[in-house]
Amino acid sequence: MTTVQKIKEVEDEMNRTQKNKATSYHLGQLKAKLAKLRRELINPSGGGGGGGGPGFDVARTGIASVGFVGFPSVGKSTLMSKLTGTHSEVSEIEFTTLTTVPGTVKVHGAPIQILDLPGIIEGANDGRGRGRQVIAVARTCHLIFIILDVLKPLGDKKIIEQELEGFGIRLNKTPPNITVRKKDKGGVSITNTVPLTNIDHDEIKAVLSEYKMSNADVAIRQAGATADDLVDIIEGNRIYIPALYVLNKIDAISIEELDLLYKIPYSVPVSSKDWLNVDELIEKMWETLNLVRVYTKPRGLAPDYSQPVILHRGKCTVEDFCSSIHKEIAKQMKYAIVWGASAKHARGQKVGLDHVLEDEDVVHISKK
Ligand SMILES: Nc1nc2c(ncn2[C@@H]2O[C@H](COP(=O)(O)OP(=O)(O)OP(=O)(O)O)[C@@H](O)[C@H]2O)c(=O)[nH]1
Ligand SMILES: [K+]
Ligand SMILES: [Mg+2]
Repeated sequence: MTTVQKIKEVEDEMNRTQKNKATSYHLGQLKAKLAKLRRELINPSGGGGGGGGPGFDVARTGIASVGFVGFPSVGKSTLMSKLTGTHSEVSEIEFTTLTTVPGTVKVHGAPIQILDLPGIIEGANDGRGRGRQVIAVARTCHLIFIILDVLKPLGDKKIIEQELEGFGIRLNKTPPNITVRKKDKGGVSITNTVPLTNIDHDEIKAVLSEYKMSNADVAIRQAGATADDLVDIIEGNRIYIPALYVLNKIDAISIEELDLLYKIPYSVPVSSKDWLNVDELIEKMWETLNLVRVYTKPRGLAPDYSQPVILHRGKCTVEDFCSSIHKEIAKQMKYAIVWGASAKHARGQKVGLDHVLEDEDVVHISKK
């Protein structure tokens, strides 16, 4: 039996099994089994098939990358071409785009790389079509645009999400607050700082036993944690990426239908063809990328607002700022003066390398 067939078999059994007290051990086992099988698809032992492969993994430029994922002919290339000014073939025929097509769009002074990708179909992460290569590229992006055609069934959204999830991508999620520590003896002990509403001790033990962890301390600090969250922590190779749902072709629907679309979380309705609401999409993209612009102020001169240094939130200390200009600057710095949201006073604050900067701060580096 192939891995794909084995996965199908476990999924069928899960669907047949009702969740209750008597079945939770069994369900826990099945969830762990499924994750282990899926891992074989993400990293095939025979090599090949896992990574982007030739032609798929393009050179990365700019400060962040956005990957376009969706079924064929939803309008990925139309949007990418107009957004970046880079040509990517458009046609009503499915599977027009056959490989990664990169382009760049500048937003608030930051060059953002846009990756137009081939369309994927259901079963993509099991190796159908070029789906695996497409999803492998998506795994490396800072943001995923899931492009949907509003004229197609909304169930398509769920299918695309499942394809990405099956490949270890977690969308608009943070890593579950669960720790699992292996030990030499003493069996399994479970502590929880929140009530266990979606997982019970049997399920936890079943998951651990499936991973041959008979001695371990498990601490659950996440409300609503599930067996899938526990599996994610044990598997460890999950990638947490923000996603926006781009609901394309709104030129072809009524205002009433459009109102309903606005209720979908993380979504932006647009028409790539008629350039409707694309400005809102660009603004949402900017917010979701969570970038920090920092302006440099040389001694005695006004800040240079034309060329911000762009940093990623969570990696935006004065030291990160220095390193992104030149690797020697941090060593030469005596202190920095910061103006803006991260500074305590309007007249500026003297800070060191570990000071965390905010968007649109102005920084002066004073050298030794
Ligand atoms: N009405 C309407 N049609 C659109 C819109 N955007 C794209 N299209 C049409 O949809 C068809 C497919 O567009 P593409 O940009 O090639 O779609 P794609 O997702 O890149 O397709 P593949 O590369 O084959 O996966 C073309 O006929 C486009 O003209 C839109 O906003 N409104
Ligand atoms: K197409
Ligand atoms: Mg295309």
